[in-house]
Formats: sequence, C-alpha cells, structure tokens
Amino acid sequence: MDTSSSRPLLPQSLDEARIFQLPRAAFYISEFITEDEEKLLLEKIASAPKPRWKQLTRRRLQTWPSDLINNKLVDAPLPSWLEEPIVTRLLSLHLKEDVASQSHIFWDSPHKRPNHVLINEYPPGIGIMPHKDGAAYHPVVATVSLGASICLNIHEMKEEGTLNRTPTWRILQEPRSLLITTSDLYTDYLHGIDDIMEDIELSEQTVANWSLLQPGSTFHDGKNPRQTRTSLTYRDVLSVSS
Ligand SMILES: O=C(O)CCC(=O)C(=O)O
Ligand SMILES: [Fe+2]
Repeated sequence: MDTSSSRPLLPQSLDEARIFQLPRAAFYISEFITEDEEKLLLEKIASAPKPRWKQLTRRRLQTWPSDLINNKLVDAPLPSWLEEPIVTRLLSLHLKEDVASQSHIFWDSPHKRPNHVLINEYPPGIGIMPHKDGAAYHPVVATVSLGASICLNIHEMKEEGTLNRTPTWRILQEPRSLLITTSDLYTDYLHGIDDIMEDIELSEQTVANWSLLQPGSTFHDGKNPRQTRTSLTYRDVLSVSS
C-alpha cells in the first residue's frame, strides 16, 4: 500500500482487526495513519512547549489536555492535532454486530469518546514495567504507535497473586498502527514493555497479532532492533470536573 497517500485503507469493520489469540477483546490495525500524518504528529509532539514534557528517569511523557488530579480530569478539549485524524477515524470503526446501531469502540464509555491522551517516548532499551491502567479510565485503550516497532507484553497474575514475569502473549506494534485493548485485557491482565535493545524471536508462533501485521513486513531473523518509539494512548477518563 502507498502509505504516503492521504487516507489509509481501513477495514470495513473492527471484526476484521480482532486479535483472536488474545482474551476478549483486542484489535490491531496496521497503517491506521499515513506516513505524512505520522510525521506531522511527531513534529507536533517535538514542538510542544518544554514544560509539557514530564521527564521520568528513563522515559518522558506528555499528558493532554492535562494531568489527572485524584483520578479526575479538568474539563478541556483535546488539541485539534490529537483529535484529527485519529479520534474521528477511530470512532468511524464499528463492530459488525453493531453496524446497525453504529456503535464504535467507545460507545458505552461515559463520554462516548476519548477525552485524554498520554504520549510516551521510549528510547532504545527502555520500556515500561508491567502494570494495570487502573480505575480512573473506562476500560478501553486505543494506542497509536509512531516512529518504530515495539513489543507489548501481556502478563497474567499467578494464583498466589504474584506477577508471572514471562509474558503470556506479545503484541507487535508497528509504526502508524492502532492497537485497541478492552474488557478482561484491561481489568485482569497486566501490560508492559521490556527494557531491551531488540525484540527477538518474533514469529507467527510468538506474536499474537502476526497475521494482522503490515503486508510484507519483515523482521530479519525474527528481530526488531529498537529505535525511539512514541505512543499515543487514548482513553476516556470517567470523572470530569468543570
Ligand atoms: O506505550 C504503550 O504502548 C503503553 C503505555 C502504557 O501502558 C501506559 O501509558 O499506561
Ligand atoms: Fe498502561
């Protein structure tokens, strides 16, 4: 596909994007945005005023429209560059069973759309500890990846309540892709990214969304050397104050 064209080819319905290997429910769409859109977003992120960045020890992040305070969001719109094209395109995707009612992935969230975006920048070798996203959000996360590929690990808790350090599944997120995780994946499982310089042993057997990757995508020797990868995570914060 010509990824520099003005509009990407999206699946007719979200069902075509379902990752069947995972518990309900997850969806993956490669080339959800174009190369031009990716470039523009990276420029917007890079040109944000310096105080917008929160520097953690190993990665940095931006929060739009603002940080949560006691799990609450102060009512404010997202900037237009975070709304268009991503939110409009996201809300245009429907599940087949719901086409009649025109219900998209945020249909049963309180605000019927994402109202909050976290931007995380991961240099090579840096990831994020396995965690759950918690009670502040409706249990739907839409993640758009920029710049480079990375593996997201899904972990289960062991019976005694400790984390199983070996991921149960891996999801490969390519640049310009959209990943949606919901339901049990949000509430019962943890997700994280390894602190490694390359993702290895990538294959149909080890990557849950292998069949949904970009046609012709190649991971030489099953390896993905890490480069700086930026993610936009869209969520609906349950509690909003004016
Ligand atoms: O960068 C990602 O894809 C995951 C980010 C994440 O888990 C979070 O911000 O809670
Ligand atoms: Fe998270």
